[in-house]
Amino acid sequence: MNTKFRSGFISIVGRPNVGKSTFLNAIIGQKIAITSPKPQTTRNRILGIKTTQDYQMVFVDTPGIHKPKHELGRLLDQTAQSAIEGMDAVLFMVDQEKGLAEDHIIRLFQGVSSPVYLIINKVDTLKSKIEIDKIIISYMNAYPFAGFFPISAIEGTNLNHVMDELVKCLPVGYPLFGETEVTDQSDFQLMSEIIREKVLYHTQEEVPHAVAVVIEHTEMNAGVYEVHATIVVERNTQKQILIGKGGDMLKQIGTEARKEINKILDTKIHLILWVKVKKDWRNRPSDLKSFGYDKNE
Ligand SMILES: Nc1nc2c(ncn2[C@@H]2O[C@H](COP(=O)(O)OP(=O)(O)OP(=O)(O)O)[C@@H](O)[C@H]2O)c(=O)[nH]1
Repeated sequence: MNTKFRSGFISIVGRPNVGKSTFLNAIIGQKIAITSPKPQTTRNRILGIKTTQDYQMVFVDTPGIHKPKHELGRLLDQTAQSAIEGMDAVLFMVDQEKGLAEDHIIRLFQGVSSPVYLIINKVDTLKSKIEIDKIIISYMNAYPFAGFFPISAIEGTNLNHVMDELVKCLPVGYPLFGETEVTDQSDFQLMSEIIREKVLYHTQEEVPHAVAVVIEHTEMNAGVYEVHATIVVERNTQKQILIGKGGDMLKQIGTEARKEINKILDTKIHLILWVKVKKDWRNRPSDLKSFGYDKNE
């Protein structure tokens, strides 16, 4: 082994919708975390693993930090907070559209011994350099960040500079994952997340947040991978919206999810989707557990 090989953990934290998952996918070079224009897309802690000849960087993508209204929301905040401790570096991502430093988030970093970097994302939508300078100054006054990087996760701007800096934070050490591994998610998790992403893109208001996706079972049938999945919602009205007129909406979600799963898993799949109502599941610990949201600690 390269005696100077470095390995370690970097977490990505920030408010919902600032682009954490988009950044992770861009760094890893393939989609491992779903993204959407809706806040609170990410619900589980997801590892993204980047391995080169010289280093292995394990990124921890976290749910956005917000003010929780549900038991699920509380669990998501806890996940983000626990991802700040014990890292080799922390990336605190802000969205240049959202503006200036927020005390309740900055407070999370008090007492954190690892370097925390300020990442200002979405600079592609920026109108003037003065605006970005204003954001940088506001955050740098609020916390002694180890450095700052204006980036565009979508266009790939400045990502190389972030990586160059992060490598310096990693200790010398052995790789922790196989060199071809890019995530710790199982195929079942990936499939359910992709279905949930399509639901997020096609629904509005309360529906996206009320949805969980469960892969019930899979089987090989005449060379085709048959995947049976249930989309769980909280109310009958949400079920009707998801099914759509004459089943149109569910069909659309199913087609888009199938195409993407085919591509990612490189297997021909047949996706069978059901919609089920489970009242108030976001407040029930037993439901959160059975839908896979108990693995965040
Ligand atoms: N213009 C622009 N949009 C971006 C950029 N990065 C992300 N977005 C968009 O911002 C939205 C949110 O991106 P996500 O990656 O899902 O954000 P997130 O921070 O992971 O969100 P949560 O899961 O809610 O915490 C999506 O619509 C992305 O396409 C960027 O660099 N430029």
